[in-house]
Order: sequence, then structure tokens, then C-alpha cells
Amino acid sequence: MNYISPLATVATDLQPAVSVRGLSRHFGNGSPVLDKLNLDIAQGEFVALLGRSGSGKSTLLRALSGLDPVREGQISCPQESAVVFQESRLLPWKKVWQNVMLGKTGATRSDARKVLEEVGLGHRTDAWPLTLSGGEAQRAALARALIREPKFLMLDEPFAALDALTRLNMQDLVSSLWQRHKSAVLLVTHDVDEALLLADRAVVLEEGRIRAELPISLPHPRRHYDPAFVQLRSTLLKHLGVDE
Ligand SMILES: Nc1ncnc2c1ncn2[C@@H]1O[C@H](COP(=O)(O)OP(=O)(O)OP(=O)(O)O)[C@@H](O)[C@H]1O
Repeated sequence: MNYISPLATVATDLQPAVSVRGLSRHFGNGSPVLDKLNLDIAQGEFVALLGRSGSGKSTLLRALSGLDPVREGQISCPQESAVVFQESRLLPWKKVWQNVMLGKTGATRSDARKVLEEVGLGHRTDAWPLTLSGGEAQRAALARALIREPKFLMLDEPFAALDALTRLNMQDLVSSLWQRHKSAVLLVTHDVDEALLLADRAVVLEEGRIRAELPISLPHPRRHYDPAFVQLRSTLLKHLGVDE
């Protein structure tokens, strides 16, 4: 493993919220997509997962979320976990509040309204999903995850399909929700600035393993033009194979 800084690990005495040990995943006879991968995420820690296309980020998330059964290795994750994908995956024949209720068995309409208000969608609770903008649909998807009160939130490129301005608003929203709820978060992203804006630590996946880790100990709110931010961007880009 390539530790980028002497402060490379986000030290914590707490039991990690998420622990992955020796996780491997093969498809067909080729080289493994995940190769004895190890990763810990501390309680309340925000980790960004980066890596070139096809490096196995979504495969790791699918294993963590239980969508893909673990065949080799071990995963320990809180029961209260939730995932938000690049597409909102709302059921078009159910209203927004009904979609949100689907996030948790036994949730009530008032629970749904509460989380919809929290994500700034209180005025659209009765809307049909197909009438929502892309950003609103992702807010609804976020509300459907939050209704579970997750101790671990997985975000698989949730802003990738949004326009630049909506994306910035969503990043702000996720940052403030995380600071309020302090759940462990794993964000898959291709966007280095997004990782540096939001995360406590960036990890780079390559050839099925975590090849680099970068602690991001900048205060919030973070600014792109802050010299420390610029320095971290350059370091992270290098580890993604981009020399500025
Ligand atoms: N169900 C599957 N069957 C066969 N191959 C698969 C399957 N799922 C993923 N793969 C392969 O595993 C590799 C990793 O895919 P994965 O979607 O995890 O990458 P990724 O890092 O999320 O990529 P991207 O950044 O482009 O979304 C790819 O080569 C992909 O083709």
C-alpha cells in the first residue's frame, strides 16, 4: 500500500463502522476485479473511493450493500446501511413520499415528509417522480436512504448525471447532512474536487486493491482555491495517474 503522507491513517480508537478483509471477486477466468482487498471505515468517517473506470469501485459497493454475495473474504457492516445510486431508481407509479417510505419497513407518511423536508423537497412530497428534475429526484433518493437513519451510507456517483450547479448544491447538501448525522459514508466518485470537498480520506482503488490513501484534514467549508486544497488535488491526481 502506498501511504501518501506520514499522517496517512485517520486514527481512531473506535471499532470501525465498516471492515473489509481479504475481499476478492472474479468474473469469468480473468484477473480478479477485487483482490484480497482490505478497508476500514471509522464511525462517522467520510471516505471517497476513486479509481479509473473498471477498477472495481461499484463491485466493492455492491458487495458492501449486500447486492452481490461475498464469495471470498469478510465484510462487517452495520445493519442500518443505505445506498444511493447514480440514477434515483424511484418507482414512477408511486408518489415521492411513497417512494421514500419504501426505504424503511414501517415508516409513516410523516417520517417521509420529515426527511423530504430535510433534503429540501418538502414542497414536492405529493409529486410523481417523472415530474421531478434530476436534482430533485436525487434528493428524493437521498431521503429514501436517510429514512433508514443509516449508520453507513454508500453513495455510488450520486451526482454524476447532474449539471454543474445542481451538483454543487447537492455536494453542499450531503456535506451538511453528514455533519448533522455523522454516519460513516463511502462515496464513489470520479471527481477529485468532489472527494476533496467532502471527504476525510480519499482511497484509490487499482488492480483490485487500495493502492493509495490520502487523509484530507481541511476544515469545512472547503475552498477550491485554498493552497492546501490545491496541493492535495495535485497529490491525489498523481495517484490517479494524472500529472498536472
Ligand atoms: N456482473 C458482471 N459480470 C462480468 N463482469 C463484470 C460484472 N460486474 C462488473 N464486471 C467487470 O468488473 C470490472 C469492474 O467493474 P466496476 O463496475 O466495479 O468498475 P468501476 O470502477 O465502478 O467502473 P466505473 O468507474 O466505470 O463505473 C469491469 O471490468 C467490469 O466489466
